[in-house]
Formats: sequence, C-alpha cells, structure tokens
Amino acid sequence: MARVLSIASSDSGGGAGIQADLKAFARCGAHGMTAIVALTAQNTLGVTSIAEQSPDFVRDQIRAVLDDIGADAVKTGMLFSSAIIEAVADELTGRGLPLVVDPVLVASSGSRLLLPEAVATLTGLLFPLATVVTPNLPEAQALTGLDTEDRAVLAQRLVEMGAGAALVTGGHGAIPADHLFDGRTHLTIPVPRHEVAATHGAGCTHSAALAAGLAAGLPLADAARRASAIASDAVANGLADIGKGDGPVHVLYCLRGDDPPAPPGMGGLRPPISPPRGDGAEGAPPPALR
Ligand SMILES: Nc1ncnc2c1ncn2[C@@H]1O[C@H](COP(=O)(O)OP(=O)(O)OP(=O)(O)O)[C@@H](O)[C@H]1O
Ligand SMILES: Cc1ncc(CO)c(N)n1
Repeated sequence: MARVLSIASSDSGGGAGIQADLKAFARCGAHGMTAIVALTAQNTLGVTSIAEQSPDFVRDQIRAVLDDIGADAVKTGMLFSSAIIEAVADELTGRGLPLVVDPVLVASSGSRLLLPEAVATLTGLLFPLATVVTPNLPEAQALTGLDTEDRAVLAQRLVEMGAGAALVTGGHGAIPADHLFDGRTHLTIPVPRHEVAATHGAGCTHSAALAAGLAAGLPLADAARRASAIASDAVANGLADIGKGDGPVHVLYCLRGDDPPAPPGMGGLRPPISPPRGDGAEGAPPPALR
C-alpha cells in the first residue's frame, strides 16, 4: 500500500487541512500519516484561533514517521510560520521523496494561514524541494506578484522561482481548468465547475490526491488528471447543509453508511471481515459471515 505523509494543520470543522488530507488518502487507497504543525479552531464560517506547535515537535513527528514507516510521497499544507517551514525543509532535504507543496496562504473565509513574513521562506526553502506546487489562482498571483489570470504564465513563473513543476488550480477565476507546467510541457485539465455551496477543502483534497497518485507511481500528468477528477467529484457531492457557511467537500461520498445493509444487532455497522486477533483463531480460515 502506498504511504503518504501530510505535513499540515488541523481544521476542527473537519473540512480542510489534515482532516481533508486523510479522507483523500483513504479515497485513493493509500495509507495516510500526519505531522501536524498547527491546530486551528475553525468551522465553515472561518478561523477563530490558531495554536502553533513547536518546530522541534514537528521535526519529531516527521522523523517518527519516516524513520520507521517511510513514505512514498509527502504533501505540505498550512505551515503557518518561517520557523516551521525551516524545520520541515531541513527534515525533508536529502530524502529524495516526491513532494507536493500546497502553498496555503489565506483561508477562503479570509484568515491568514501563513504569516506574511513566511512567504519568502516558503518560496526560498520549500519550492526547490517541491516536485510540484499547487496554488489556487489568488495564491499563484500573490506568490509571483503577477497580475494575470493566465494560469500558464503563472505556472511558468512558479517553475522559474524554483519549483519542479506548478499546477495552478481551477476553482477561482473565469476559466474552470487546472493548469500544469512541468518545466517543458503545458497541460490544461478542464474541470467542469459545479455550483455547490460546499467547496471548503477542495484545494487540500486536490493536493492530497495528487500526492497519493505520485506515491502510487503515477506519472505527474496522470496524477494531476486523477486529482482534478477526485476534487471536482468531491465538490459535486459537497455537503452544503453542514454548517452555516461554505460546506465541506465530500470525497468519500461513495461510502453512504447504508450500503450494504447492516445485519441486525450491528448498530448499523458491517461485521468485521476476519476474527479479532488473540482469540486463538489466527491461521484458521475466517468463519462464514451470516
Ligand atoms: N466549483 C467547483 N466545481 C468543480 N471543481 C472545483 C470547484 N472548485 C474547485 N474545484 C476543483 O478543486 C480543486 C481545488 O481548486 P481550488 O482552486 O478551489 O483550490 P483552493 O481554493 O485552494 O481550495 P480551498 O482553499 O477551498 O481548499 C481543483 O482541481 C479545482 O478545479
Ligand atoms: C487547517 C487548514 N488548512 C488549509 C486550509 C485551506 O483550505 C484551511 N482552511 N485550514
């Protein structure tokens, strides 16, 4: 099973951040792991407070995961401060892992998720390590300083700034398409726009699915096409009735909870596939399910 590490922050509302990443990894059939750099008190209306973890604790989480389990790809999301970015870059340098950097700057609700003084640290230290960076349109404009909606121009500039490749996502602006530039070839991925009041977490879902694709060994262009389809489907099935603001995307919409019907006495859950360990049944064939 492909192993993917997300270095990002928690969204207490369950729509974006680490929570979105783990759901997207599960959707892609990957084993998800986390190094949490900050906790946000957040819901569909906005972010009310942020608790940053220490850079040393972030290092400990990354080492605990990579030194034992290992990873086939890594993604970064909300990194909040220069001190955190420096620690993350230092821990990832020399490991040679495929790296998706989602340069999360500002929540759609308006709160800053990266301190202004940390933007230069992000581009200076993490872009050179990135296999691909995945800004949305406003983030690509802010990072490059270019006042254009032309995603090809923005992606090209992001690669000139040091990223291995750039994928400018398609949720904002007039044209609904993701755009990938890998330093040689431009690829536009049309993404039919769904008018749903539930796009919170679309960007995290997209970059996590992209990292899971790379972890599974897909070429970048194929991983990008699959990530676009997964994010777009998650928006189409978004949970507009959850919370009073922009609802969370629903990447696991295929799990409806009532399919297949659970047997009586299981509280709505399906029975385990195999017997629990330690009951003397190891090695024996599992009993037939009734
Ligand atoms: N309304 C939509 N309909 C279909 N696909 C969408 C829609 N909004 C976003 N997407 C897709 O979701 C992915 C993320 O795009 P977007 O540009 O919205 O990222 P984002 O702004 O970083 O998301 P967020 O900050 O809400 O997590 C892209 O593949 C994009 O094309
Ligand atoms: C924790 C977190 N990460 C990323 C985003 C961007 O969607 C968010 N709103 N919250």
